[in-house]
Amino acid sequence: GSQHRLWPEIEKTVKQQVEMAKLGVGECGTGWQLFAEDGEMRMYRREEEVDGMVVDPLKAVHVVKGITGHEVCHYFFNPQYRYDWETTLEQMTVLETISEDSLLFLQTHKRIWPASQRDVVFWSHMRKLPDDQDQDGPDIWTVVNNSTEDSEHPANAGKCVRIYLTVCLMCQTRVDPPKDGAPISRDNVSCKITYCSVVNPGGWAPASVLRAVYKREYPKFLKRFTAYVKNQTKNKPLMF
Ligand SMILES: CCCc1ccc(-c2ccc(S(=O)(=O)CCO)cc2)cc1[C@H]1C[C@H]1c1ccccn1
Repeated sequence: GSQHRLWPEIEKTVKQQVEMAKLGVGECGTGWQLFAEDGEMRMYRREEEVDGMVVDPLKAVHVVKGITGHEVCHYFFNPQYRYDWETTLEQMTVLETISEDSLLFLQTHKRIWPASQRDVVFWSHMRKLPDDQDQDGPDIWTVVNNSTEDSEHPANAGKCVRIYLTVCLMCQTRVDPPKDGAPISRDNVSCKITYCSVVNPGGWAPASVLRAVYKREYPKFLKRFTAYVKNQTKNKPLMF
């Protein structure tokens, strides 16, 4: 709830991340380079290093027919589905239920040779927001994941190198109602997904290895995740 110690940080970070997700990549000179394309999916990155470590910000935009923003966020946020779509996940633990729309996670990811194995502690918050660019359109749904400390799980205490990340999944639903006034079906909806992530690998890992991993894993992740949502929702009523 709003009294939780993390609540102020959650509020601030969600607003900040949604505003950044809304910024296009089109503005020339913003340094975004297109590195992967697949149908409607476009993936961009900026090459950035912090203390000699690759932290390349990533921004992906994808348009998927037949699903809504609420559904995309529902399957991204809820832990019970994560092992179905997150292929690099080795272990996931919910450390704390902050509120019904905010969870604290510990995750260990599969080791990427030759780098050491990584783990991450992050809060995850799901929220519906009015779409200020389309007042009478459907709301925006978002999930923001942001690294945080947890006294029970100090960084680098075990075999894993602790990574730090900020992730924003922002979803804008589009409804094209049928001409004949029939009820809205999945054929009349689509979702514009903006996925932004910055991952600090926490400890040294070869830049070439990390960039190759991101180039391979991010397109695979977004394609697999959105296909998963389509498959999970195809015979279910629409969730707006
Ligand atoms: C050295 C860094 C290793 C590494 C640590 C962490 C992550 C990672 C963690 C969380 C999230 S998420 O979007 O919050 C979904 C919840 O799991 C995405 C990515 C990715 C990689 C690397 C393994 C690569 C990768 C990249 C993209 C997607 C999946 N995996």
